[in-house]
Amino acid sequence: MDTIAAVATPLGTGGIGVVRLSGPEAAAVADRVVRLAGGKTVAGMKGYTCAYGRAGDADGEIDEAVVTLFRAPRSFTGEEVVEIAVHGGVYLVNRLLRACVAAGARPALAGEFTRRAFLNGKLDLTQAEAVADLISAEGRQAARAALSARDGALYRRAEAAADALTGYAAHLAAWIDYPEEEIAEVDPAKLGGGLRRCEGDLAGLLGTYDTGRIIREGISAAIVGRPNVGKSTLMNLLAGHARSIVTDIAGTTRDIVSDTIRLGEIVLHLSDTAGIRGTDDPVERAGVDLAVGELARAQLVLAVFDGSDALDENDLRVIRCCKDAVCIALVNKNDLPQRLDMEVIRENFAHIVTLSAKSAEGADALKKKIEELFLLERFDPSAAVVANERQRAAVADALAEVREAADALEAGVSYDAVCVCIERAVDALLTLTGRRATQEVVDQVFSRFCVGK
Ligand SMILES: Nc1nc2c(c(=O)[nH]1)N(C=O)[C@@H](CNc1ccc(C(=O)N[C@@H](CCC(=O)O)C(=O)O)cc1)CN2
Ligand SMILES: Nc1nc2c(ncn2[C@@H]2O[C@H](COP(=O)(O)OP(=O)(O)OP(=O)(O)O)[C@@H](O)[C@H]2O)c(=O)[nH]1
Ligand SMILES: [Mg+2]
Repeated sequence: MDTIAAVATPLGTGGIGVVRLSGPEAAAVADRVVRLAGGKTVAGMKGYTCAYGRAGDADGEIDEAVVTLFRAPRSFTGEEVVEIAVHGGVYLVNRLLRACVAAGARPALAGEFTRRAFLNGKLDLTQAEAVADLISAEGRQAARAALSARDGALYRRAEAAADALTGYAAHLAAWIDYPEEEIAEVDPAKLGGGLRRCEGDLAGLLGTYDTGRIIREGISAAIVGRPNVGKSTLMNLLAGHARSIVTDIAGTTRDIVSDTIRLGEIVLHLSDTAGIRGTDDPVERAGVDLAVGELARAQLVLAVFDGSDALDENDLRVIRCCKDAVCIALVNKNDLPQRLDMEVIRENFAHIVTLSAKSAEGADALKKKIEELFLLERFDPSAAVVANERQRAAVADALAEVREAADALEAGVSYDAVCVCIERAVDALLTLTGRRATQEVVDQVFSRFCVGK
């Protein structure tokens, strides 16, 4: 492996900017770029120490610098790693990188540091993916879940399942291949129990995917309802500023107004929509069409009703549109005398919150309801979470094979066939961790990374 170099900090103005080197020549390259104070050399430094010096190139001095050394294998990549920190200016950092390249390093490819950590056995594929998830995390739970994965929560679950399954497969194979040897007889009840336990474990793991996704990516939520019920007022309340125009004229909102907000632990991608009603105005009708489309696409629909008014045919149309959606009925304007027929709302919606978008009363109840609906309260960010589509597919494959093995065993199908299923399940789990992943899988994982990571 050659020695690679990249800017490790964002390219912009900051307190410091860091160029990271990894590979057998890292210290030697650094010694060509930085002159340490007191005649010391980077090659002579102890691992996990830093030293002060001046960085320069053929044109002269670049900046003062601090050099940090990590000796192989005790580094992020498992190789010799040197970090050179200068003041965080775009010009300085770029020139420092050029100096390192002139001194013998090769510019790193996207994700190459983490790829090397994977190739050197410092982390498995799920941990490498967690590094990318840590960087892109936008909230406490997302970051916490990524850190658990970085620490190996998913890796350990996958390995434990693969180990158990490998044990079963080995026993079956030995029993099939060497019947005359003294191999303990396969006990179908015991094996079946083990396979079913493993099936339950993998099914549980697969179930973490949806919640994990909501935590990472947030929920798309459409605010719908007939005109004038207070949709835009609610939008502004949730957004915390005057995002949408509010007037007492029915048909105020036409285009979809979007904003991303944080409601406690949940990120909501909100869209405020035009009031749904029959209308001859072509502009308003276009808005109504957009609203109905948004309603159908959203993961969560907030259906707003005016509690101070009786239901009309437009409300009934909204109710019809909500039939197949995950929906919360919001009975708004509860600061006014109530005239809404709650019986109809109760018949049509499993989740109802009454509130006043104008006075903010009931906003907490709405937040609670959304958390409850998306099971976020029960989410344990320190547990293993299936964090992306690649992982989900691998766990689903493993689960299907284990289920098939258990079913085959119960149906009295040959041990050969059972063994094949178990081995396929093990394969899927080893693809998950990368212990037996194809080059394409590995490439796909690291294609998500930026240069310098
Ligand atoms: N300055 C700096 N900070 C950083 C990183 C970095 O590369 N440089 N990281 C970059 O991602 C993260 C930390 N990741 C790291 C992971 C492992 C090792 C490491 O040296 N591991 C050794 C020793 C572990 C130990 O003493 O227990 C090892 O695994 O043997 C270092 C950083 C976040 N902070
Ligand atoms: N008293 C009271 N008035 C409210 C409440 N929420 C909204 N309003 C009023 O209701 C009127 C309509 O509010 P908007 O938020 O514009 O209603 P909308 O549903 O967005 O209306 P369209 O965009 O026309 O579909 C405004 O005069 C608001 O001030 C509430 O909770 N209580
Ligand atoms: Mg509006």
